[in-house]
Amino acid sequence: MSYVIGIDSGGTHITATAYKDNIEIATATAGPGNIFLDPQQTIKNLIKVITEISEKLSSNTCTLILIGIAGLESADNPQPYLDKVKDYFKSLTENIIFTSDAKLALINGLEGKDGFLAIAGTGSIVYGRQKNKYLRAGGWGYLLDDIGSGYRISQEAVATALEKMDRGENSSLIPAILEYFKADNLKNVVSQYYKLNRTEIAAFSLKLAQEADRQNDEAIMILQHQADLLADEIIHLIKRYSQESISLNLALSGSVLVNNLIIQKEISSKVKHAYPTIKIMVSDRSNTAAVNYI
Ligand SMILES: Nc1ncnc2c1ncn2[C@@H]1O[C@H](COP(=O)(O)OP(=O)(O)OP(=O)(O)O)[C@@H](O)[C@H]1O
Repeated sequence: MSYVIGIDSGGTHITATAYKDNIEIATATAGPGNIFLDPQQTIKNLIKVITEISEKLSSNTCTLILIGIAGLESADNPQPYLDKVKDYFKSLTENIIFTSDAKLALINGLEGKDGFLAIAGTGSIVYGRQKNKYLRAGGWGYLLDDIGSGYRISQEAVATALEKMDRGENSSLIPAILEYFKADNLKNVVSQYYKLNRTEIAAFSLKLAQEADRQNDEAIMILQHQADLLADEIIHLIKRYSQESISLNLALSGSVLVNNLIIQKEISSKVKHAYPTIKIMVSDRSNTAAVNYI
């Protein structure tokens, strides 16, 4: 029996899934897999998940490993690291393909068809594919960009509360912020904030979403603002393609876009206003790119 492995190597975790005839037959997970941020750890985690799957399926033949790695396009000379994985598993299969996590998600979300893809998880990026012309927008990391992402939502929430404090105003976000950052006042939140890493800060976006569910208007406004920014990025990416015969499919992927209905609704209404015929779908399918890969 032969199988393929699809691997989504993301900022917070790696998920590997093995398929036989489109049916999932094994999975394995490991810690972070962003090759730009930590190449050594990424390779270690990739080796762990592939080993786990190949051991589970040891009596079968692996014909393809398709790995989508976060940070691949920004990484400085990632090739030696990728070669290490290829070399390590050369007896398992010679067919190991590396691509960016965005391209992998594009194949997943649009099932190999042309269209657009927005991903927002810890970070964010927008991708387009039309007749093999790939364009991207954003994805320049948390210091420069990542609009609509968990990180930017968290950052805007803390910055808004601090700004209000400076103006002598109160913020309804303070209790949630103090609880998450384990501080007794906003000034102490600042020192905590600089001690945490990007993923830890980004995880506060989930708490903010819970505040929004409790009808906290400030939380709702922050989610809508980040959604508006991401919608603009999507609209501008679509505009960069010649408008004749482009496929107006848009897939929304990544935990923020899959789980947050306020953000989904805001992006859908803004993008549909610009492109009324666009078809928007939410894609929580991960790793099936290996099945759709040709
Ligand atoms: N309902 C929600 N509202 C807001 N943020 C959310 C929600 N659900 C999850 N998140 C945020 O999504 C982020 C994790 O997303 P995901 O699991 O897609 O990340 P990742 O694949 O590790 O990151 P990346 O795709 O950027 O490399 C966390 O920051 C979390 O706080």
